[in-house]
Order: sequence, then structure tokens, then C-alpha cells
Amino acid sequence: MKVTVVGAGAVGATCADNIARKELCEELVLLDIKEGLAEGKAQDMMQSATLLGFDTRITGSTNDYSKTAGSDVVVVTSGIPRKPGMTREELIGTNAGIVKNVCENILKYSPNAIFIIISNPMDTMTYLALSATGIPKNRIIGMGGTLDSARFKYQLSQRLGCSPADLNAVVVGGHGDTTMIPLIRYATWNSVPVTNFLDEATQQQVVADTMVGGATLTKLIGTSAWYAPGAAGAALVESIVRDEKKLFTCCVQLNGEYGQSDICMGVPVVIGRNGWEKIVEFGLNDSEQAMFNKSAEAVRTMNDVLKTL
Ligand SMILES: NC(=O)C1=CN([C@@H]2O[C@H](COP(=O)(O)OP(=O)(O)OC[C@H]3O[C@@H](n4cnc5c(N)ncnc54)[C@H](O)[C@@H]3O)[C@@H](O)[C@H]2O)C=CC1
Ligand SMILES: O=C([O-])CC(=O)C(=O)O
Repeated sequence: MKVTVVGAGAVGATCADNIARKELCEELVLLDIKEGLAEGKAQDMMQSATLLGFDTRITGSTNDYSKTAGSDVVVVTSGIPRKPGMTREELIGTNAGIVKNVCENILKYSPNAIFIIISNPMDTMTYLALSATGIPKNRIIGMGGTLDSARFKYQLSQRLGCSPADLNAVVVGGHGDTTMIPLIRYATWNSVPVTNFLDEATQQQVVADTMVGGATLTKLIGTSAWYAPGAAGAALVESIVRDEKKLFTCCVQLNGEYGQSDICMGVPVVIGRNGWEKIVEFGLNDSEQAMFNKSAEAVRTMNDVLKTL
């Protein structure tokens, strides 16, 4: 297996580090536009191989896409992150051009690759990647809900005083401060609804804290997060290369599922060797469906911005 990570910044390097430690592929390529950055980080990671006990071969490349040839999976993290006070949507002007260019270049050398899009605003970047590459929809996966669901479990575990590993909790919708939808009605603690244990006000607080999870970290750190985002990207790579068929919320093209079409949004999907293999319909109630529709409207507005760039 060969995996490429484009963007050797905070998220890309962390994702690559997780991929290497888990030995998810024999060959791992880091690519960045900044001279020497990918080569340097690749060497640094390789020098941890004997200490950590992995034997994935990591190489770096400054914008030489021929080095990425024949990749099975490509993770796209290139682009600018937000600063405190910004929304993810404000990044569109810079990141759309970067993501389009990167996807086109990758495709030239890896026509069969599965793409995992992380760059923000991720729902619109996923939509853009789909149109820029024209490859089958199951090979374009946006990473956002996987991370948001992990954050949802973290918030719940803090309130319940339990291990997040014992929780099942899913966030669907867009990957934006106001567009994501933590489905608390479906969240369980070892199969028991969490709503049995948390009062209404606490439930609302958990949902609100989950939605601004990325913004909260951006305010604390001064730039956006990378440990959980990098781990979430690697978890998707793992489910693909090991054909695990795990259920993750990912941003995929909808064709009538969840009442939406011609849009990429976060829904539960089975991730395996063919990319996203199946959308799982959770059955939203009227208020959840109304939130999903509102989220879709916001994502669509951003997709329309692409036409003006
Ligand atoms: N979808 C999600 O859940 C998350 C998305 N993000 C997004 O991921 C992106 C990356 O974030 P960070 O790694 O923190 O930023 P960063 O600034 O640390 O790294 C980005 C890297 O992309 C490189 N780059 C820029 N243009 C490029 C091009 N044309 N070709 C190749 N490389 C290029 C830069 O040189 C830089 O090294 C941001 O857009 C951020 O908003 C971050 C966290 C979570
Ligand atoms: O908050 C950001 O801008 C980065 C991101 O998407 C996240 O960490 O969820």
C-alpha cells in the first residue's frame, strides 16, 4: 500500500505520524509546496522508526507529484488554517485554488486513488474535489464528522464521568461552527441513551460545546487543532487500507439520502477498501431533519461561492 499526505503542516504531519506508527502502508509520501518542509519532516519521522518500532518508509517531496505516483489513498491537508475569531468558511478564497490544483496534480499520477479531504471549509472543498477530479463519488471522502463525533464523545465523557470508549455518539451535517448537528437523541453509554443520565440543560451544553469545539481550540492555541484532526484522518486511512468497514460520519455526495442532492455533507458511512461504500440512514425526526436542511442551505451557499472565485 502507498499513501500520500499533501500538506506537511500541523494536520498533515500528525496524520502521517499516526499512519506510520500504525504501519498502515509500506510507503508513505509527504508533499508540501514549502521548500524542504516535507523532506525534513519525513526524515524526522523516519528517525523515530527504530525508537517506536515501525517500518513504514516515509519520504518527503517539495511539490514533485511524480513521487506520489501509484498512491492508493491521498489525504489532502494543504491550505491555510483559521486564526482566532475567524470561521472556517473565510478560508475558501485561498484554499479553493490550492485544493483544486492539488487534486488535479494527484490524479495525474494516481488515477485510482481514494481522496480524503481535510482542508477547510471541508464540505465545500470535498464538493470541489469531486468536480475537479470527476472520479466516482465513493472515492472522495471529506473528514469532519469523524473528528466532530470524537469531540462529542469527549464532551459527553466529561459530563458522565465515563470512558469515551464506552460511548457511541454521532455528529452529522456540515463541518461548521453552526452547521454541525450532534445527534444527542441517538448517543448511548454502552447502549443506554445518554439522555437517561443528563438533564436537558446539560444536554444542550454538550451539544453547544461540541459545535464550537474547533473554534474553542483555535482560540486557545492561536491556530486550529491538529492532534485529533490528524488522528481522525489516519483512522479513515486505516479503515480503507484494512477494509475494516467501520462506520464514520464523513462528508460524501448525497443523491437523495437525508433529503438532499447535489451536495457533499456529513452522514454516517461505511468506510472500506472501495472508499465510502454505503450511506447509513439514521432516521431523523422532524426537528433533526429541519436542522439538516438548514445546514445544507449553508453548505450550498458556500458551494455557490466557488462559482465566483
Ligand atoms: N476537516 C477538519 O476536520 C480539519 C481541517 N483543518 C484544515 O486543514 C488545513 C491545514 O491545517 P494545518 O495543518 O493546521 O495548517 P498548516 O499551515 O500547519 O499546514 C498547511 C500546509 O499546507 C501547505 N500548502 C499550502 N499550499 C500548498 C500547495 N499548493 N501544495 C502543497 N502544500 C501546500 C503549507 O505549506 C503548509 O505546510 C486547514 O485548511 C485547516 O482549516 C484542520 C483541522 C481539522
Ligand atoms: O477549527 C478549525 O478551523 C479546524 C477544524 O476544522 C477543526 O478543528 O474542527
